[in-house]
Amino acid sequence: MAATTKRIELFYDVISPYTWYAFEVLMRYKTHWNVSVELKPFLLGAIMKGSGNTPPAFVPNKGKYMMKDIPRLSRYFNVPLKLLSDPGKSMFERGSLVPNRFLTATDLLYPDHLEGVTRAIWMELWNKDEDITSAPILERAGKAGGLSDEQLKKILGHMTEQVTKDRLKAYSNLALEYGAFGSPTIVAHAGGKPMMFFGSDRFPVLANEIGEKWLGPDPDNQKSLL
Ligand SMILES: N[C@@H](CCC(=O)N[C@@H](CS)C(=O)NCC(=O)O)C(=O)O
Repeated sequence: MAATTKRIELFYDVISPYTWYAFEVLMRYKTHWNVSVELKPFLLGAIMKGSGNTPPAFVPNKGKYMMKDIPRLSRYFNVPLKLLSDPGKSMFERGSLVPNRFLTATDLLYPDHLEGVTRAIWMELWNKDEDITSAPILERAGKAGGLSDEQLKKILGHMTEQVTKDRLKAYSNLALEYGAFGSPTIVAHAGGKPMMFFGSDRFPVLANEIGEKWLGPDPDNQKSLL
Protein backbone atom coordinates (compact mmCIF):
# COMPACT_ATOMS: atom_id res chain seq x y z
CA MET A 1 0.00 0.00 0.00
CA ALA A 2 1.31 3.47 -0.88
CA ALA A 3 2.38 5.60 2.10
CA THR A 4 0.02 8.49 2.92
CA THR A 5 1.29 11.80 1.67
CA LYS A 6 1.25 14.03 4.70
CA ARG A 7 1.01 17.75 4.33
CA ILE A 8 0.84 20.73 6.64
CA GLU A 9 -0.70 24.08 5.84
CA LEU A 10 0.71 27.06 7.74
CA PHE A 11 -1.72 29.98 7.73
CA TYR A 12 0.32 32.95 8.88
CA ASP A 13 0.49 36.68 9.34
CA VAL A 14 3.94 38.27 9.65
CA ILE A 15 2.57 40.71 12.23
CA SER A 16 2.45 37.83 14.74
CA PRO A 17 5.69 37.16 16.67
CA TYR A 18 4.64 33.66 17.77
CA THR A 19 4.08 32.79 14.14
CA TRP A 20 7.72 33.45 13.25
CA TYR A 21 8.65 30.70 15.72
CA ALA A 22 6.15 28.28 14.19
CA PHE A 23 7.35 29.11 10.68
CA GLU A 24 11.02 28.37 11.49
CA VAL A 25 10.13 25.12 13.24
CA LEU A 26 8.15 23.92 10.22
CA MET A 27 10.92 24.94 7.81
CA ARG A 28 13.41 22.99 9.95
CA TYR A 29 11.18 19.93 10.09
CA LYS A 30 10.54 19.79 6.34
CA THR A 31 13.64 17.61 6.03
CA HIS A 32 12.98 15.58 9.21
CA TRP A 33 9.32 14.71 8.80
CA ASN A 34 7.72 12.98 5.88
CA VAL A 35 5.55 16.03 5.11
CA SER A 36 5.20 18.87 2.64
CA VAL A 37 4.63 22.32 4.12
CA GLU A 38 2.38 24.79 2.34
CA LEU A 39 2.79 28.47 3.27
CA LYS A 40 -0.48 30.41 3.19
CA PRO A 41 -0.36 34.12 4.10
CA PHE A 42 -3.60 35.31 5.66
CA LEU A 43 -4.87 38.41 7.42
CA LEU A 44 -4.94 38.14 11.21
CA GLY A 45 -7.36 41.09 11.40
CA ALA A 46 -9.86 39.17 9.26
CA ILE A 47 -9.40 36.08 11.43
CA MET A 48 -10.00 38.07 14.62
CA LYS A 49 -13.12 39.64 13.13
CA GLY A 50 -14.44 36.45 11.52
CA SER A 51 -14.01 34.39 14.68
CA GLY A 52 -15.16 37.08 17.13
CA ASN A 53 -11.73 37.08 18.85
CA THR A 54 -9.63 40.02 20.02
CA PRO A 55 -5.81 40.36 20.10
CA PRO A 56 -4.41 38.90 23.35
CA ALA A 57 -2.44 42.09 24.11
CA PHE A 58 -5.79 43.88 24.62
CA VAL A 59 -5.96 42.14 28.01
CA PRO A 60 -3.39 44.21 29.97
CA ASN A 61 -1.93 41.31 31.99
CA LYS A 62 -1.65 39.15 28.85
CA GLY A 63 0.15 42.01 27.12
CA LYS A 64 2.64 42.27 30.01
CA TYR A 65 3.09 38.49 30.04
CA MET A 66 3.79 38.44 26.30
CA MET A 67 6.60 41.00 26.73
CA LYS A 68 8.31 38.40 28.95
CA ASP A 69 7.22 35.29 27.08
CA ILE A 70 8.32 36.41 23.61
CA PRO A 71 12.04 36.96 24.49
CA ARG A 72 12.14 33.62 26.33
CA LEU A 73 10.75 31.93 23.27
CA SER A 74 13.31 33.65 21.06
CA ARG A 75 16.00 31.81 23.03
CA TYR A 76 14.05 28.55 23.13
CA PHE A 77 13.32 28.49 19.39
CA ASN A 78 16.70 29.99 18.39
CA VAL A 79 15.02 32.70 16.30
CA PRO A 80 16.49 36.26 16.45
CA LEU A 81 13.23 37.98 17.38
CA LYS A 82 13.42 41.24 19.37
CA LEU A 83 10.63 43.24 20.98
CA LEU A 84 9.27 46.24 19.06
CA SER A 85 9.96 49.80 20.25
CA ASP A 86 6.32 50.80 19.59
CA PRO A 87 4.12 47.68 19.29
CA GLY A 88 0.89 49.70 19.07
CA LYS A 89 2.12 51.65 16.08
CA SER A 90 3.71 48.70 14.25
CA MET A 91 0.99 46.14 14.92
CA PHE A 92 -2.24 48.11 15.04
CA GLU A 93 -1.72 51.48 13.31
CA ARG A 94 0.31 50.23 10.38
CA GLY A 95 -1.19 46.76 10.44
CA SER A 96 -0.33 43.94 8.08
CA LEU A 97 -2.43 44.39 4.94
CA VAL A 98 0.48 45.78 2.89
CA PRO A 99 3.09 43.09 3.76
CA ASN A 100 0.49 40.36 3.34
CA ARG A 101 -0.41 41.60 -0.12
CA PHE A 102 3.31 41.68 -0.92
CA LEU A 103 3.67 38.06 0.22
CA THR A 104 0.53 36.97 -1.59
CA ALA A 105 1.74 38.57 -4.82
CA THR A 106 5.13 36.86 -4.31
CA ASP A 107 3.35 33.54 -3.87
CA LEU A 108 1.24 34.05 -7.00
CA LEU A 109 4.15 35.12 -9.22
CA TYR A 110 7.28 33.50 -7.74
CA PRO A 111 6.19 30.83 -5.22
CA ASP A 112 9.72 29.43 -4.87
CA HIS A 113 10.71 32.70 -3.18
CA LEU A 114 7.89 32.81 -0.65
CA GLU A 115 9.85 31.16 2.17
CA GLY A 116 12.87 33.47 1.80
CA VAL A 117 10.82 36.64 1.40
CA THR A 118 8.62 35.75 4.38
CA ARG A 119 11.68 35.24 6.58
CA ALA A 120 13.21 38.51 5.36
CA ILE A 121 10.01 40.43 6.23
CA TRP A 122 10.02 38.89 9.69
CA MET A 123 13.65 40.04 10.06
CA GLU A 124 12.70 43.58 9.05
CA LEU A 125 9.84 43.87 11.56
CA TRP A 126 10.71 41.56 14.41
CA ASN A 127 14.49 41.90 14.40
CA LYS A 128 15.23 45.35 12.94
CA ASP A 129 12.03 47.10 14.11
CA GLU A 130 11.40 48.50 10.62
CA ASP A 131 8.17 49.66 8.97
CA ILE A 132 7.09 46.69 6.82
CA THR A 133 4.34 48.74 5.19
CA SER A 134 6.95 50.92 3.45
CA ALA A 135 7.93 50.10 -0.15
CA PRO A 136 11.73 50.51 0.36
CA ILE A 137 11.68 48.09 3.31
CA LEU A 138 9.61 45.55 1.36
CA GLU A 139 12.01 45.91 -1.57
CA ARG A 140 14.97 45.29 0.75
CA ALA A 141 13.22 42.21 2.16
CA GLY A 142 12.43 41.03 -1.35
CA LYS A 143 16.07 41.28 -2.38
CA ALA A 144 17.20 39.51 0.80
CA GLY A 145 14.69 36.80 -0.11
CA GLY A 146 16.31 36.33 -3.51
CA LEU A 147 14.08 38.40 -5.82
CA SER A 148 15.59 40.31 -8.75
CA ASP A 149 14.77 43.97 -9.48
CA GLU A 150 12.54 42.85 -12.35
CA GLN A 151 10.64 40.37 -10.17
CA LEU A 152 10.23 42.97 -7.42
CA LYS A 153 8.76 45.45 -9.86
CA LYS A 154 6.21 42.87 -11.00
CA ILE A 155 5.30 41.97 -7.43
CA LEU A 156 4.82 45.61 -6.39
CA GLY A 157 2.54 46.11 -9.40
CA HIS A 158 0.60 42.94 -8.57
CA MET A 159 -0.17 43.84 -4.95
CA THR A 160 -3.40 45.69 -5.67
CA GLU A 161 -4.60 43.39 -8.47
CA GLN A 162 -7.96 41.75 -7.76
CA VAL A 163 -6.40 38.27 -7.97
CA THR A 164 -4.06 39.15 -5.07
CA LYS A 165 -6.85 40.57 -2.92
CA ASP A 166 -9.03 37.54 -3.70
CA ARG A 167 -6.28 35.08 -2.79
CA LEU A 168 -5.60 36.76 0.56
CA LYS A 169 -9.31 36.73 1.32
CA ALA A 170 -9.63 33.10 0.20
CA TYR A 171 -6.81 31.94 2.52
CA SER A 172 -8.31 33.90 5.43
CA ASN A 173 -11.73 32.34 4.76
CA LEU A 174 -10.25 28.87 4.38
CA ALA A 175 -8.50 29.24 7.74
CA LEU A 176 -11.78 30.36 9.32
CA GLU A 177 -13.48 27.27 7.86
CA TYR A 178 -10.84 25.16 9.61
CA GLY A 179 -11.78 26.96 12.82
CA ALA A 180 -8.99 29.57 13.02
CA PHE A 181 -9.10 32.27 15.69
CA GLY A 182 -5.47 33.46 15.63
CA SER A 183 -2.01 33.06 14.16
CA PRO A 184 -0.29 30.70 13.64
CA THR A 185 -3.02 28.36 12.42
CA ILE A 186 -1.51 25.03 11.43
CA VAL A 187 -3.58 22.40 9.63
CA ALA A 188 -2.18 18.89 9.38
CA HIS A 189 -3.42 16.36 6.81
CA ALA A 190 -2.28 12.85 7.58
CA GLY A 191 -4.88 10.56 6.11
CA GLY A 192 -7.89 11.25 8.31
CA LYS A 193 -9.76 14.49 8.82
CA PRO A 194 -7.70 17.71 8.76
CA MET A 195 -6.42 18.61 12.23
CA MET A 196 -6.18 22.27 13.17
CA PHE A 197 -3.64 23.46 15.74
CA PHE A 198 -3.24 26.96 17.12
CA GLY A 199 0.14 28.25 18.28
CA SER A 200 3.85 27.62 18.10
CA ASP A 201 3.56 25.53 21.27
CA ARG A 202 1.56 22.62 19.83
CA PHE A 203 4.31 20.85 17.87
CA PRO A 204 4.83 17.91 20.28
CA VAL A 205 1.09 17.20 20.04
CA LEU A 206 1.01 17.68 16.27
CA ALA A 207 3.97 15.30 15.84
CA ASN A 208 2.21 12.70 17.95
CA GLU A 209 -0.98 12.99 15.91
CA ILE A 210 0.75 12.62 12.53
CA GLY A 211 3.06 9.82 13.66
CA GLU A 212 6.34 11.78 13.46
CA LYS A 213 9.03 12.41 16.10
CA TRP A 214 9.38 15.72 17.95
CA LEU A 215 13.09 16.41 18.35
CA GLY A 216 12.79 19.84 19.94
CA PRO A 217 12.48 23.28 18.34
CA ASP A 218 15.76 23.13 16.43
CA PRO A 219 16.39 19.51 15.43
CA ASP A 220 19.69 20.26 13.67
CA ASN A 221 21.14 22.05 16.67
CA GLN A 222 22.76 19.73 19.24
CA LYS A 223 21.78 22.04 22.10
CA SER A 224 18.13 21.95 21.10
CA LEU A 225 15.83 21.40 24.07
CA LEU A 226 13.23 18.64 23.95
N1 LIG B 1 0.23 30.03 22.82
C1 LIG B 1 0.44 30.50 21.48
C2 LIG B 1 0.08 31.96 21.41
C3 LIG B 1 0.04 32.51 20.00
C4 LIG B 1 -0.59 33.89 19.99
O1 LIG B 1 -0.80 34.49 21.04
N2 LIG B 1 -0.90 34.37 18.79
C5 LIG B 1 -1.62 35.62 18.68
C6 LIG B 1 -1.07 36.46 17.55
S1 LIG B 1 0.60 36.95 17.94
C7 LIG B 1 -3.07 35.30 18.42
O2 LIG B 1 -3.51 35.19 17.30
N3 LIG B 1 -3.80 35.10 19.52
C8 LIG B 1 -5.18 34.74 19.50
C9 LIG B 1 -5.59 34.17 20.84
O3 LIG B 1 -4.72 34.02 21.73
O4 LIG B 1 -6.77 33.87 21.01
C10 LIG B 1 1.91 30.27 21.09
O5 LIG B 1 2.72 30.01 21.99
O6 LIG B 1 2.25 30.31 19.90
